Amino acid sequence: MEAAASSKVIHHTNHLSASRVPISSHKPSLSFISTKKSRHISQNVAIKASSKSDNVGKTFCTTGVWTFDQTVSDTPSQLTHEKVGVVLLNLGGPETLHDVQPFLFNLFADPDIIRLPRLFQFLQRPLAQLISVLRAPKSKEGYAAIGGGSPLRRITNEQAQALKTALESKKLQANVYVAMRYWYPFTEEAVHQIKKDGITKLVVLPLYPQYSISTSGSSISLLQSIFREDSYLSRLPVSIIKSWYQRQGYINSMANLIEKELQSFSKPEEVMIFFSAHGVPVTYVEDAGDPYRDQMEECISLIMQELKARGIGNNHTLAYQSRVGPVQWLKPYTDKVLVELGQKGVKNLLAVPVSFVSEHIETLEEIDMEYRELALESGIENWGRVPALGCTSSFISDLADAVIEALPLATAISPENSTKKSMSQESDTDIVRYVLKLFFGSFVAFTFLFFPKLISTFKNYL
Ligand SMILES: C=CC1=C(C)c2cc3[nH]c(cc4nc(cc5[nH]c(cc1n2)c(C)c5CCC(=O)O)C(CCC(=O)O)=C4C)c(C)c3C=C
Ligand SMILES: [Fe+2]
Repeated sequence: MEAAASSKVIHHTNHLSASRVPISSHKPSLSFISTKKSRHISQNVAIKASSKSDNVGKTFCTTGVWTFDQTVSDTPSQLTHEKVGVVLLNLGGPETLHDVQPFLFNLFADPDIIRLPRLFQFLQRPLAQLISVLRAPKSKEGYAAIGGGSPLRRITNEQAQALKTALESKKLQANVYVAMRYWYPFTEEAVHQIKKDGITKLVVLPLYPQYSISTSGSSISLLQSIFREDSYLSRLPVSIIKSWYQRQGYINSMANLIEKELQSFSKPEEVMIFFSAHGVPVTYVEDAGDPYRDQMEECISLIMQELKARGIGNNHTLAYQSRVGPVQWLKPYTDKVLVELGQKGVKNLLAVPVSFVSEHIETLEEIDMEYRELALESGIENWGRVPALGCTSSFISDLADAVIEALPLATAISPENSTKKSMSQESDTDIVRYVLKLFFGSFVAFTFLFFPKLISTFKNYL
């Protein structure tokens, strides 16, 4: 855990270092599936299998990450002796323009964001430094346009408070923690507080409806590595909600927002509903088995079914935004589709951000400013945008239900297997690293210039 914390750029003074607390009496009761590859593959299999059945209203729990003892069945009233915690996983965002470059460094230093070939992983941090410095001016412009920083910390704190209140109204007392991946409050700080508070059951809830290796996957991996290293945390019963895009409460809440926003057009039935999702590089889906695109398509189809059931039969389309650099990201691209729709004579368009549940730079700057302007220039006359869910009460209430449903499935990580495995992996990695550094260390610049795959990975983030 300390290693994870120290590998980040930390500016503020409010970062807490981890401290050890007494080992709890929980018995380890499950197996832990440790390799990254198997995690991604089994996630994909789980999604594919369940999408055949009626999965509306259910939540995908931790298939392939932590396994559960499915026979346990606590209800809120049986949990009075427990100290329940819920940890909300989110991305984090720079709070001032000064934070932008170190925030970008943390993002690009994440091996789930820049996926270097194994041989080149020792270049992760130098590359992150280089890319973050080069990208910072462009990112700063975006953050300056939305008031000088990201609203993510404030909104996530509000969601945490709203979730706590919703859980209380459903008779579950719980502490709700915010764990950001790339900025304050960092995951390590949340974990420190969870230990300090003596939490005895934990639900992990990523604030991304759909699972991607680059978002929920990355945050969950970090939590796993912290928990594995710690005798208390590795015995703590934990339940992870990996994705929840198919829950009926979420689908209804999205449909409510769309239905309401359609009324602001003079001819609501003529409006094109334009879902705009954050993209990922296409290799994530096609090579690494990221279920993100499948989940996104299923999510859109469920929202449209719900609207249809309400008598709303508008045309709709899905496109992907926010690509970085020239490599292929998921298609079609939002900017291209907007231009095409304008050329085809679409006059009324309602943009629906669908991969994230709070306002952030990509809704406030990219959609509301850049895409709006592009759409109007392309012939679209009436533009609208659905707000992010934020603290919408039906949505928060559904998240509370998801937590309550996940709680009985909580079970501890088995530290033994995973620790042994990671230790032997580590010593292999050390030898490989040593040899690599010895032979290639002084030729980094040469290597960088002459390996095309590395160059394309690098270009991807500028
Ligand atoms: C589902 C949501 C998201 C996915 C998938 C995702 C993948 C992804 N993102 C980058 C690079 C950047 N993302 C940045 C900001 C950012 N990303 C998300 C969400 C997803 N990212 C959010 C909510 C935010 C904004 C946070 C905020 O401050 O409001 C940035 C920084 C901004 C910028 O410079 O554009 C970068 C860079 C990659 C490479 C990636 C998949 C591999
Ligand atoms: Fe992003």
